[in-house]
Amino acid sequence: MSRLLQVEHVSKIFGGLKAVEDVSMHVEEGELVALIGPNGAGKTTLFNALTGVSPATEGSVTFNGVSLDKKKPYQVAKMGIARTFQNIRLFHQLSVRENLQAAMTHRYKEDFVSSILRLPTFTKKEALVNGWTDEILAKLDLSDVGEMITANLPYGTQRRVEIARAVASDPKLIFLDEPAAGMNPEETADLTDLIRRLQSEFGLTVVLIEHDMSLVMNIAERIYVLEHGKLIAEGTPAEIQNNQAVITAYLGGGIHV
Ligand SMILES: Nc1ncnc2c1ncn2[C@@H]1O[C@H](COP(=O)(O)OP(=O)(O)OP(=O)(O)O)[C@@H](O)[C@H]1O
Repeated sequence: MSRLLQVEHVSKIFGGLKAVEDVSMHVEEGELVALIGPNGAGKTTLFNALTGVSPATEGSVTFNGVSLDKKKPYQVAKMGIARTFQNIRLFHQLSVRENLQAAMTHRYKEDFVSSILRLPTFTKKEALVNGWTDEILAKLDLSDVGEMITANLPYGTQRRVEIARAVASDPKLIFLDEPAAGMNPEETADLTDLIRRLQSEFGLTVVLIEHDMSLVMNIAERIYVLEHGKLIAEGTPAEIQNNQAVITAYLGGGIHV
């Protein structure tokens, strides 16, 4: 394994509030890591700092040996990091296929003239992009809904489309922000399987924020725990479930798996 993500002493301050304080963590290539913590602990703020959405106030982040400091979200995406959001952020009036293709634009060079004139270079590119799209739709069990308008799909399917769109950008690392939020047990079971496949079949490194502890304990290889912006624990699921600081943070009886 080689180190894919290195986070060193990252802090994020909003006015007087230290939402994230002196966090250092790392992710190895191919790992499936979870970031957990009570509401307001700073998890999404940390994701935002790592993906250029809202840069860190202090500290440094290195991805694949390259600094992410001052990188904009589109530059971060181009370097091989994709993410999903807590609230679904799809192009709701576009089809699933179009949503996926919107995420692929940095994988090929746009050429305005050849697209207007539909030159052979353009049609070749179009076939390539359609091929990539069909492959992802099939692998994520979305072929049946590829031509449907995203807004008309059930919630659990929209979440799956969001993950498919992240995969479409051809990342090395994927950040999932509460992927199981609002899902019913059946959808959560399907999602659990899908996240495992992102790692095993797609060869992706996965970092997820999740409140569903049975999902986290089921699939994470390593877990980081944030409380009030600070890391209070790191370890395997078994270690985290028995960590006194974590049990106290999840007040009143600890983590329920
Ligand atoms: N843009 C912002 N401006 C000011 N304060 C913010 C901003 N974003 C987040 N915060 C504050 O930072 C803290 C951490 O919020 P954050 O959303 O990162 O927590 P979280 O662990 O992701 O919570 P949850 O599990 O509820 O999603 C909270 O106190 C929140 O109110």
